[in-house]
Amino acid sequence: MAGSSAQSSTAERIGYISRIESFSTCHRLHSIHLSDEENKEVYGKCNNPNGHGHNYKGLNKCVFCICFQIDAKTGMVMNLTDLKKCIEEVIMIPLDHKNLDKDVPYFTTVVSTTENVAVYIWDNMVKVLPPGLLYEIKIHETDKNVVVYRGE
Ligand SMILES: Nc1nc2c(c(=O)[nH]1)N=C([C@H](O)[C@H](O)COP(=O)(O)OP(=O)(O)OP(=O)(O)O)CN2
Ligand SMILES: [Zn+2]
Repeated sequence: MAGSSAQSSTAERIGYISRIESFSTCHRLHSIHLSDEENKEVYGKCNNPNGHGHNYKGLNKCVFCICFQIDAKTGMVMNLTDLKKCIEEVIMIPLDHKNLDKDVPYFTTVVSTTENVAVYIWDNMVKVLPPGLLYEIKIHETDKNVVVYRGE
């Protein structure tokens, strides 16, 4: 019967929890590995020398998804309040209301596509979370453009 015997325990169950944060950034898509002409060709309007912004309508949403065993005593995969603190320190302070290319040293040599922002967020979040907990970083750069990175 569902919910009986070993199935009723949370001890061996894996849960997925997520927290969504929004951050505002501006950037310019421009690769140091391409010529100016090639950059214009590849990135079009997003190569505008003075950059462009994201998130002025609540976009640039980032979903932080954590996956782990549900603790039998606390009933939690991880305390979302602790996750909130990690996100604030590691992601919001360095990125929110920043020019990615000028304010974040990582993007001096790495083009600030959403794929690379997802990698940056992943690499910094894994440093502060217990090993194996981070499952997925999903960024909604605009209403229509969504990037997922799972550390592969
Ligand atoms: N693979 C990627 N392609 C593009 C990225 C990216 O990060 N990875 N980024 C951009 C631009 O920075 C920007 O996100 C594009 O904005 P925009 O064209 O305004 O976005 P939409 O397609 O959602 O807007 P429309 O309303 O459809 O015009 C480009 N490519
Ligand atoms: Zn952009």
